[in-house]
Amino acid sequence: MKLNCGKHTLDLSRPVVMGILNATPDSFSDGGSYYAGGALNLDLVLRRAEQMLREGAAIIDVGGESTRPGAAPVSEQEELDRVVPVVEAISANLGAVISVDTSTAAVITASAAAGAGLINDVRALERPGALDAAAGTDLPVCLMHMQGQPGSMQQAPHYDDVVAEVGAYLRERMRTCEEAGINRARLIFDPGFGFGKTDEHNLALLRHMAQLAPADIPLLAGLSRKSMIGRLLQREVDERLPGSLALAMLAAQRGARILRVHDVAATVDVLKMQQLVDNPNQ
Ligand SMILES: Cn1c(SCC(=O)Nc2ccccc2)nc2c(=O)[nH]c(N)nc21
Repeated sequence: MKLNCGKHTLDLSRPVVMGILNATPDSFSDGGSYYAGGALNLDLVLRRAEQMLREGAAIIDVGGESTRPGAAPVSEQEELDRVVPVVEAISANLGAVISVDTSTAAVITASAAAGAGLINDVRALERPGALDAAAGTDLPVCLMHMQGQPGSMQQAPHYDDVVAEVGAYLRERMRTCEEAGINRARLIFDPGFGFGKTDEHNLALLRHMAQLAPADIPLLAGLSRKSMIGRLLQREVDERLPGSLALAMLAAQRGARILRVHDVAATVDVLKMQQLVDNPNQ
């Protein structure tokens, strides 16, 4: 299973790690803020990206719009100003697959031109123009399921059958992508843990994740440090490493090929052990 990510090829025959680089001023989740003094500090960004690559990340995920419940909406220009310089700097200085976490058509187009190798859209290309913008880039696209909108999605999530409904949504988005000229070989499916789901929904999706995607479509799982770990283990965001590592391994055992995480080195070690035990001959 290989993905053509611009000038890089991503080999997904084994699970890989996507390191999170938060280019938003409120990077509460990964601690590192790159906005010392109000302006984006590209030197800090590059150092963090370099560290994650050294630790074994195969992909660096760059996002400029926080999806935290209650986060202020970001203008298109603001998102461009946050994301494009970071993509350019990493692309020019470090050889890595850069995924751009955006739902905005202009950011998709500009990021691809700046060297991004993967489009990571938590809204599965539903925003106006996003589908055509993605089609025009030739890049792989991660389609993630979200029920509702970030501001209200966690108020009362409800499904009759969460696994069936999430799977059906992703397959419907795949059909739409194919009709827009995005070949299914460019697609990644993602259940969207924590995006309009209760803990029971999240656990059911993890248990049955393999059912969500056809065999030829890789799965991405984003579980790292998320609130479900906080609630289930009663842990603050900076005490969620054990829970995050456990879920990363469980997700890899259930078919996830890309793990989106804050703690790259630890997750790389966990996945190496999982591969040695579960796939001895590879
Ligand atoms: C951009 N993005 C996000 S941001 C949410 C987050 O990390 N929250 C969070 C992080 C740390 C603590 C609490 C919450 N989650 C996903 C995901 O699950 N899949 C894909 N594809 N992209 C994603």
